[in-house]
Amino acid sequence: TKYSENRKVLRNIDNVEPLYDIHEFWDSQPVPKAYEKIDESMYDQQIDVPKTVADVRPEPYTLPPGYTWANIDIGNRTEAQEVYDLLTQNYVEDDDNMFRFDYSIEFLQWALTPPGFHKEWLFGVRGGKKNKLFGFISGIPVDTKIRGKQVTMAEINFLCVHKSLRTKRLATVLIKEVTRRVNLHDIWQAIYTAGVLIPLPISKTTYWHRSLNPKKLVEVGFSSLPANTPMARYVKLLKLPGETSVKGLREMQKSDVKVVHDLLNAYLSKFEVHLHFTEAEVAHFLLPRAGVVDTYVVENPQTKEIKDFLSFYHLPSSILKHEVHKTLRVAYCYYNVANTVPMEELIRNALIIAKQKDFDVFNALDIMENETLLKELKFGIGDGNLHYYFYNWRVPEFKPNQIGIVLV
Ligand SMILES: CCCCCCCCCCCCCC(=O)SCCNC(=O)CCNC(=O)[C@H](O)C(C)(C)COP(=O)(O)OP(=O)(O)OC[C@H]1O[C@@H](n2cnc3c(N)ncnc32)[C@H](O)[C@@H]1OP(=O)(O)O
Ligand SMILES: CNCCCN(C)c1ncc(F)c(N2CC(C(=O)NCc3cnc4ccccn34)C2)n1
Repeated sequence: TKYSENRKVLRNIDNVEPLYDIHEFWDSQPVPKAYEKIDESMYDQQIDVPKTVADVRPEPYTLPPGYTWANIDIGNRTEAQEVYDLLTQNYVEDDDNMFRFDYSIEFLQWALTPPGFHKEWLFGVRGGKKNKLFGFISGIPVDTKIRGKQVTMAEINFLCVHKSLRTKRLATVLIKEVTRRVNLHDIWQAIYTAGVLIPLPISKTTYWHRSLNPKKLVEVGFSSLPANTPMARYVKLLKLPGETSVKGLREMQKSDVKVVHDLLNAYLSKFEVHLHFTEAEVAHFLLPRAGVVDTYVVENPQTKEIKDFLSFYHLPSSILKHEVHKTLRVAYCYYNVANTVPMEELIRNALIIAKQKDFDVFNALDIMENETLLKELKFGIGDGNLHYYFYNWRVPEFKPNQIGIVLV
């Protein structure tokens, strides 16, 4: 393509560093190029030439000899265990290899079986004598709203290649195969996030952390004691009330689905980029599940009306190099709507509940309205970024507070 020709030109100027990072795979994909001229008239439309399902390659992509494609029935405990085993040993680690995400089986089953999910969008690569799972990638259908335009997409997540098979371009084959399987459903766009910088983020967001168990966080190296601050003082600084302060706060239940659905969609429509949820999706993603997701509504004691809710999901991390502590218990800020309660008080109550449930730290991105309350609630900025991406859809870069989507 002309892009790869351009790139060769960029690269062929002798002993001059290419102006832009070379991406053998991504420069061949319908994503914006780092070097292309911004043309506003090109926004809010797809990048690729329009294609139909008839144009899609009917057979799966070719794998290296000895490897085969395998659909994963994540609802089947044995197969979910195989995905868990692959991820718990080979999924995302921090830059210092001190922690690794430890998504539970129940969490994976929750995240990957929303209403209307497609079984063939959950698959991996098997190989070896025991037909072991060496790679995985997932897609679920989402209804995205971008600057007022509705675009049906696939939300891609949990891309993982076993450490023993890295840098063999297997990831690119997994990505092309999930693209093919999504295209067969006449869907041509996707949304995904990654800590790595590849062409081309639609937004660059930042991690923040609120310590709940500062002593453990310092012991395991997640946090460091601020200068001239003894541990006792640090603990005192971060102490939270033992009880919540919002009157009428209670766990969400089935009968709340309709009102939470209306509150969530109304609130999210404030953001340039957000998802539209059906009632069934709200029931699936927000009804409390032990060890997976917690949602609390605020029921006005007088009127019995519900106008606010908070939620967070559970994603522990394995602590890789500590003889005593093996798991970091982490709560992640999910969707929160505050109409009658100040957002700051609502999230403070989320922190109090998380502490009551023995979480060690509460993580949040600076998306939606979060940045307005991170400092006041004593969050510390993290050292990582989470970049949001669209596949095959061009938009201007958004500020984090224009993003209304949380990917787990
Ligand atoms: C219409 C529907 C479309 C559906 C698809 C939409 C796109 C979905 C895209 C995926 C969304 C995933 C969302 C999440 O799950 S983000 C979490 C990703 N998973 C991990 O970080 C777990 C630990 N790491 C690994 O398992 C491996 O290192 C992975 C599998 C990540 C790469 O394996 P490996 O290290 O063995 O590399 P390779 O030699 O096979 O391939 C190298 C190529 O891969 C590009 N690469 C590396 N990391 C990522 C990444 N996180 N997103 C996109 N691309 C990535 C890289 O730039 C290079 O391309 P280029 O720079 O040469 O061009
Ligand atoms: C779709 N996929 C991304 C999911 C969203 N995600 C994972 C996420 N949303 C908000 C965050 F604020 C956040 N984090 C703060 C960072 C952090 O805690 N860094 C230290 C650390 C502890 N454990 C690990 C494991 C791997 C990497 C870094 N680790 C990661 N992550």
